[in-house]
Amino acid sequence: MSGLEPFGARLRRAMDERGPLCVGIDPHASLLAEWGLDDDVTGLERFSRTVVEAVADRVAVLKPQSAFFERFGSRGVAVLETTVREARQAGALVVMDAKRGDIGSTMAAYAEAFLRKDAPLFSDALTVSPYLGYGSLSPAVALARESGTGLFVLALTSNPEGGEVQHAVRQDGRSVGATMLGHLAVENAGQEPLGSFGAVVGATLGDLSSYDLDVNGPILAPGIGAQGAKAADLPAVFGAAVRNVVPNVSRGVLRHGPDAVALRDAADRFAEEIRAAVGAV
Ligand SMILES: O=C(O)c1cc(=O)[nH]c(=O)n1[C@@H]1O[C@H](COP(=O)(O)O)[C@@H](O)[C@H]1O
Repeated sequence: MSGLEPFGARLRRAMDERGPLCVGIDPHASLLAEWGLDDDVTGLERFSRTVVEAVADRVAVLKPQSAFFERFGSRGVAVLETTVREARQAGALVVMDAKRGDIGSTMAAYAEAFLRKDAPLFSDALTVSPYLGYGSLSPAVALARESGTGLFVLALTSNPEGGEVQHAVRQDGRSVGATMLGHLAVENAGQEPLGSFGAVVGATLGDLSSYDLDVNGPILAPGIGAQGAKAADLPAVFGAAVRNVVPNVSRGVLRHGPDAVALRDAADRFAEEIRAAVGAV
């Protein structure tokens, strides 16, 4: 299988051209209601298409959250397929937020569902959970290398409950979260201009200077907007790694719908705040 150019290189270029903002497509039932849509497949389709049409031509990354589509069964998944295809056609990279993680042989099937070139849900990258052991992800790492796609590995998540696992300290004195970052640094070693194996690190976590965030890969940073973090926090949280940060905003943008211009303006405002905080792109 001949793959695409590596995800890390494609992402770096998109971030340089468009700025690093990732807009999440999270069709919460409450947002469907706010937009005057029914909580059904028609509402889901309308919501997702509106977001894609409003912002896919201007942001580097769109991140559909699979759960909100799976909620509607196979017809919801069909909408997800269309959403991914149309977002990619409009020039955005798509990170599928499905947070998959399983024993290695099953992980291979999850990877095929999202990262194999001819899969109906083929995406540029996939969020994955390493908490069955980082090594369990190796089939996904292998397929991502082959197909020019990427992974975002949950390292230090934005939710307060994550600490009981991720801050736990191992026998070697390193925390579990730091260990995941270490694995990613090895995965991305020597990759130019940026590796394809990213970390998920919440923008909500405050000072992370005790962690080595220099993984030579992208850092997906959710938490801006609805979870309370601000674009202006990014340099203090991420330090020198901030230039590889892909900040995600979902509800903070989506609550401005259903008007496409208002959605676009909201995305532009976050993009501008990020640019001001992080420096020129
Ligand atoms: O992997 C993620 O995207 C993710 C990781 C994490 O640590 N925290 C987190 O909020 N997310 C996702 O990022 C999005 C955040 O949405 P908002 O809080 O509405 O901006 C949701 O889709 C979450 O599932």
